[in-house]
Amino acid sequence: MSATHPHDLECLTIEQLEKIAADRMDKQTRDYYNEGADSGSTLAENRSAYQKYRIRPRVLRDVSKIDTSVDIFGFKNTIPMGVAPTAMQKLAHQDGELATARACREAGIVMGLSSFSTTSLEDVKGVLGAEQPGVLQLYLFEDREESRGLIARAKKAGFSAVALTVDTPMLGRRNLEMKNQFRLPRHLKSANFDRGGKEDGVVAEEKGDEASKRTRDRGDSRAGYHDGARWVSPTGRITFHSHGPNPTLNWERDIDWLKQQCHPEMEVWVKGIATGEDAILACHHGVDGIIVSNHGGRQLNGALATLDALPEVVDAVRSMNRKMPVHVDGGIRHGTDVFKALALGADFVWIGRPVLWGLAYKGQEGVRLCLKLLSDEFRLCMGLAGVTRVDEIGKEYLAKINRDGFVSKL
Ligand SMILES: Cc1cc2nc3c(=O)[nH]c(=O)nc-3n(C[C@H](O)[C@H](O)[C@H](O)COP(=O)(O)O)c2cc1C
Ligand SMILES: CCCCCCC(=O)C(=O)O
Repeated sequence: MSATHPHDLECLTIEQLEKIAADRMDKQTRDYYNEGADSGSTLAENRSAYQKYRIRPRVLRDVSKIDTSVDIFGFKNTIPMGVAPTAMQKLAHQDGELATARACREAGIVMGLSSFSTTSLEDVKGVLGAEQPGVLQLYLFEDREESRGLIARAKKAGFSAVALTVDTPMLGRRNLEMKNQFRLPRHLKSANFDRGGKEDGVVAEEKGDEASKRTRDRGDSRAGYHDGARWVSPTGRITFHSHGPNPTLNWERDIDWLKQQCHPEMEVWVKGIATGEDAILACHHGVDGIIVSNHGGRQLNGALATLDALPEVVDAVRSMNRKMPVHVDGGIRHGTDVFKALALGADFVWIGRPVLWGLAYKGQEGVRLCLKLLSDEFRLCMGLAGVTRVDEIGKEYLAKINRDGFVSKL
């Protein structure tokens, strides 16, 4: 990941990438990708939380050989960082998820794929190949058959895990998404659910089942956009607006069901844990891993920044004496952020928007650049902090800046 490249001089930080990408996206896409829910305070705090910590570097420790790699799903990932699942990547670039998969493969980095990708899970896994792990992000639909089919396909394609998103019982209030009446353009499709022709998107509503009745009662439709009060334009297609949110999800029924569908071939992770209490429940219900996430600030505005939620989740999992991995996402824009998250107890981090900005910038090449910037920065941070292996990173490397400006060791 350290070879220099001509494009590197054009864009040397993720902040620069964000700015360049903003100019390359149409307004609908830029707003959809970049906004958070409501006032966007959680979106902003996901980033600013990292400023509350400073690194305590150690010196005179031979750092001539640094190993940034970690093991994940039996794969030697080049850095403790993966690409978070984000929907509809062809909005950013015509090659969409395939470009991301190619860049992940090139960089030796695990890829998360959204259920609502614009490329099918089979095609993405085809690019990743047998070695490179893929994680399918799952929205568990009220129509179980649809989800059962998707899980079976992921298993067959060789995904290592599913990550059930649990912070979307309802869709967060995204003002620009509403204002723009955001929807997938006609030339793109939710590729995992598109069957083509007449059968395309035939869903339970047309079969008149109970789940659909509940969906109608909630005021949702089966496709389209939100007009501020309800979902509009019932076409019968499966869209993220119509099928993503599922208010019926619960620990008892759904996690056990999911484990039955996935194990032993695929692990079951939950994405969207933000409290110690839920981390303990995740342990009790035998999930294989947790991702501390607030959906990039797109769901519950006013929720804790993920870095602030991380310590209580880590403590809770440790209190259970279970070796369950704890990952975190949200607001990670620097290699030093990766280091800080690990020092606070995360085993691994995931990045969302920066990858989309890379895609918008230059497709595969832009994602490659994004991953390289963060990887190079992380390696440098390790060296300058006096660490040569990822498992050496602990809270002794951090100090916290309190509100009053005082610095305290952790
Ligand atoms: C445009 C966009 C689409 C997303 N789509 C999904 C999705 O389909 N499923 C999901 O679980 N999370 C989704 N996320 C959330 C990401 O997986 C991740 O939690 C978040 O982006 C991390 O924060 P960051 O963007 O600050 O890195 C999406 C995020 C964005 C910005
Ligand atoms: C919460 C319903 C599904 C949304 C799918 C895309 C997504 O996660 C996003 O944040 O946007």
